[in-house]
Amino acid sequence: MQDVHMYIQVGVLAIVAMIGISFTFALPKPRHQLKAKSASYARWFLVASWLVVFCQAIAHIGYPQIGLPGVYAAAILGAYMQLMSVLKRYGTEVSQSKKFAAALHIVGVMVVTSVLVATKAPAWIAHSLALSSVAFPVWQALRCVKQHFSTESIGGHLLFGVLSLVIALVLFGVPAYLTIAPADSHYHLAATSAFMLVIMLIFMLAFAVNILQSLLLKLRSQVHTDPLTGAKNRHFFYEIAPKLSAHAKRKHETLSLVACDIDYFKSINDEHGHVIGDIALKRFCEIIQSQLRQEDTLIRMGGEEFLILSPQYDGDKAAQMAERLRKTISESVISARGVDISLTASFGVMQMPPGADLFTTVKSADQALFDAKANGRNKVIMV
Ligand SMILES: Nc1nc2c(ncn2[C@@H]2O[C@H](COP(=O)(O)OP(=O)(O)OP(=O)(O)O)[C@@H](O)[C@H]2O)c(=O)[nH]1
Repeated sequence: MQDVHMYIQVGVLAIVAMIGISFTFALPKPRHQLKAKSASYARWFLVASWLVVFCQAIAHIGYPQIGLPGVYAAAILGAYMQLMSVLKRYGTEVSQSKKFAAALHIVGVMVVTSVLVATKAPAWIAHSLALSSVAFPVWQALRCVKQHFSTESIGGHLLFGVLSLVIALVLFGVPAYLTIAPADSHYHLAATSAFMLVIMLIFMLAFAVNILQSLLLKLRSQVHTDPLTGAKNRHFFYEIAPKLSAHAKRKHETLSLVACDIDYFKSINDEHGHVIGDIALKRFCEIIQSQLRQEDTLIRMGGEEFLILSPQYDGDKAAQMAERLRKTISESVISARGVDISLTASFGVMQMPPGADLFTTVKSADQALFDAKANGRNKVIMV
């Protein structure tokens, strides 16, 4: 009967590992070469986790001198695979000497534990050696995740939580179990299976969430960015505007808007063609970006029409900034495929009135821009 339980446990863990491996193939593959390797190490982690249970079963059927060193070696191998998966996830290169040191670590523990089992040394010596050996790579993985925490990375926090849980289980949970559990090896196999099942499931979950979340962040950034100029786009404005209005109202913060439009851009296209027009647009944005503060945001609202969000600037300061931009643009010569182009731009400036929202402020800034155009272009007009 006990053998049936054993086969069921080894079989169930094999199925979970296979499902996990298929799952990693279904996840989107990152384009970054190093990051793409993360999934293969996650697969090896699942295989090593299953090997832990398999070797425990070998010990259980009467071959502890092979089974137990196998359990320890597979557990350390699993921990290193987890570390490699995390390192690759964040695009970290691992040197050959480090890989060699890890292999030496695994083989060393296997040899020492084989001797300890063969000489019938007290079990706690082999356990302590194996558990601290497993904890080391997991702790390294934890440090790597922590280094890459970003404010929006829920996936990173989840991975950090999972690795912390693994360390806690390895350093406290397993020793506590070994202290109180009866020596009967049947319990050890059941406990090992349950432990490895939990670790495999939570690691797979954290791995998937981490990959999907970074993909989502990348997609969001792409949706909000104009591919030609690299400036933010109208989608970004519609998303940020209500938040920014509410924030400015709540905190009574000053915020100014500068609407900007290139003068007679149609004639550039007509004269030199759209490709040169595109290069001119791109270069125009680079010149503007180089003059802005880090807290300012350049948004391409469409065509050759832009908006600059300037937090903490009142109307006067924003108008001074717009004047600097106007001057720099009019003095720059843009070279595109052997053609030298001179541009000018018109600007409308408006400070957001207290309690107002961004959409109405944009309308007023646009009206000021319209006046600048009507008054001869290459001008800054403040409302
Ligand atoms: N090359 C290129 N041209 C664009 C792009 N988006 C809009 N345009 C062109 O920008 C021009 C805008 O023309 P108008 O709206 O008449 O404005 P304008 O010629 O700049 O004149 P004013 O704004 O009145 O000074 C059109 O010819 C559009 O085809 C783009 O992404 N690339």
